[in-house]
Amino acid sequence: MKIKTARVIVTCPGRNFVTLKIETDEGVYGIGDATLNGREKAVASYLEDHVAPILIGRDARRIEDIWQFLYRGAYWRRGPVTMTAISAVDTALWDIKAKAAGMPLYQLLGGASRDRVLVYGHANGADIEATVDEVGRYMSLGYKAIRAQSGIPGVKGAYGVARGKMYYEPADAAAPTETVWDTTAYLNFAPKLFERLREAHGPVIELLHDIHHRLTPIEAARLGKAFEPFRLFWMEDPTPAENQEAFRLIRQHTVTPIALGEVFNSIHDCRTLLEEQLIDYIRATVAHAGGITQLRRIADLAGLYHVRTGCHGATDLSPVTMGAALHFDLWVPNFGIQEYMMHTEETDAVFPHAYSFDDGYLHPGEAPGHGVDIDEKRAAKHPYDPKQLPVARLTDGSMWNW
Ligand SMILES: O=C(O)C(=O)C[C@H](O)[C@H](O)CO
Ligand SMILES: [Mg+2]
Repeated sequence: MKIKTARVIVTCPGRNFVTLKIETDEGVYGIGDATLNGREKAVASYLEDHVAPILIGRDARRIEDIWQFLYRGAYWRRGPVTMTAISAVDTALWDIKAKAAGMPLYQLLGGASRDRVLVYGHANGADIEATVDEVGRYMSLGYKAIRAQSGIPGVKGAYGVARGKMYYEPADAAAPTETVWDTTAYLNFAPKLFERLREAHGPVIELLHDIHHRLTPIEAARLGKAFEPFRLFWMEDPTPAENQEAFRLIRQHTVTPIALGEVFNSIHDCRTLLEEQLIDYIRATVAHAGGITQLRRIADLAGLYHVRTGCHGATDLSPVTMGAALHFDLWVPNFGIQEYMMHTEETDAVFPHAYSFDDGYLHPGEAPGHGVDIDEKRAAKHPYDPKQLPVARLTDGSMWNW
């Protein structure tokens, strides 16, 4: 089975997506998500100019060999652009192999380890009471786990708060929107949000929170301790993770579970974190961490240290990633939870898919492959629209972490 074509499709049904479509000489094709929010064209060019030409004629069945060929052959290993490109190729090849075998991808990986995939939704509001109400609405939709993010008095553009009831879309302008961050205001505010959420919704609902890289390790330790009476399912990205050892400090002070890794693109980004059990959930994804092939390696290493998966699933990861991730989630033995930010109807029309939501869980469906396709005619109607992610500055104007 030879690779005949490898095409990059850029589309913007409300937000930008980059998709790789690999067609074989046996008529079977597969697709992979190559979207890197705010840097989409870099990956599109990496694929079109440097990868697609050297894929043509290769055996589509040799997934591992092609992974190694692209990873080692790049010489300049790792990084979000390289690994998103490799992820897209890998995902497309797994899609092809499962279709050729006439089975859903999860069966090819080893079959189902569970009946359905627990997901968490995103509730947010302009203030505490609006967020409490939104969590209640998500509970009424059947969600068993809900991320809560709120506007913070005195903080312009607090992370995770949608403008109006629209889907939360942070990449909102061609040049980065400047937001302001005030750690003291946040540290005083966040515990009050979860105290109120527990008071309003009780002790059972799983509550998650994304700190989004905003704190120093000792501040994260303080907040983790303050969260303990409210039993969070996890606090996410408490501090930037280039320095994996920094999490030893947080771990010493709090039992609030930690989730990390949506920005990781290699097993080396999380090796110390996993081997020293410095985190509880690894958020690496199919789209950015080397596809199914490397994500399996990361999950297997994590499993040795009681760390569970919690794959990233924001709306800037296309339905292709959601579909492939759900097959992975159904199979992986040390599954934790899957993030699920619903895409818009406009996006779903471009990416018809087999996965479905029911009562707080998703299932990937039984279609051969990962069960997601791209409607090229519809995709062509939505031209690329340059957008960048925001930046954050402290109140004194210093650049900070968005
Ligand atoms: O979904 C999450 O947990 C995020 O942190 C969303 C990110 O801000 C988003 O994917 C960046 O493009
Ligand atoms: Mg996050």
